[in-house]
Amino acid sequence: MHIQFHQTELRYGARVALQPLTLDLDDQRIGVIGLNGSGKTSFARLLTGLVAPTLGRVTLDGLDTVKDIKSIRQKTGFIFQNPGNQIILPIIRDDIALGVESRGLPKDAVHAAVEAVLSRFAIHHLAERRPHELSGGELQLAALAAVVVNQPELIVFDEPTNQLDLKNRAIVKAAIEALPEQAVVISHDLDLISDYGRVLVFHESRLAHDGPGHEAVARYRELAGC
Ligand SMILES: Nc1ncnc2c1ncn2[C@@H]1O[C@H](COP(=O)(O)OP(=O)(O)OP(=O)(O)O)[C@@H](O)[C@H]1O
Repeated sequence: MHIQFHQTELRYGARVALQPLTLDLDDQRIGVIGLNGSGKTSFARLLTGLVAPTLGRVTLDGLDTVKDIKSIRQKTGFIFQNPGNQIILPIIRDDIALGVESRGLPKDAVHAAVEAVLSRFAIHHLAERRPHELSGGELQLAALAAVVVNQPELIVFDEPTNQLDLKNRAIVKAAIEALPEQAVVISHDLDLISDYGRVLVFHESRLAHDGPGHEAVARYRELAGC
């Protein structure tokens, strides 16, 4: 999707979470890095219409994230920092089916869509399990399946490898790389985004750098002083 920020600002009361930002993005993979509190999550929430800008606007393929929120919700998916919290139903298969069912599809079509997504992420063995029985990496994949089944055009990940061991990081990294969908990935895991062609560096609520991954990581290290 063609993502545009038009002099977009976000404030929480007197606190500025994002200084006015004008930006055009249509890359398939977009990384977002920066220190804690630099504005990354605010950027992602604006992008998907989870919060409304206090000034300016955000558009995705020309759709306004406030005025056209219904279409924006259909076209975007968000994987939150703690994916366990976004799995609502007790059994993984039912949770994945929930989004498709809400589109009013017949039972057979729902079943086929769920099976397809379980195969796509190689998580058939998790289908009958409960979220608390899953590891962090498995939870990420289950949450991703529940988002992808709704056929979003853009998926936003908020720190998808947070608290994962090296093996699970590699699994989640590969799953994101293989997505045909456009993805915006917020991460403190620099290895995850360093190969991306486009990485945004936020610093003190401003966009401090916009460029290829390796260059962005170097700028981030400079800003962090390490
Ligand atoms: N709901 C809120 N109410 C008030 N201030 C907020 C709220 N959410 C974020 N902020 C503030 O906005 C600024 C940017 O926060 P944001 O969550 O976007 O940062 P971040 O880069 O995602 O941080 P982290 O890496 O710690 O997740 C911070 O100063 C933060 O304290």
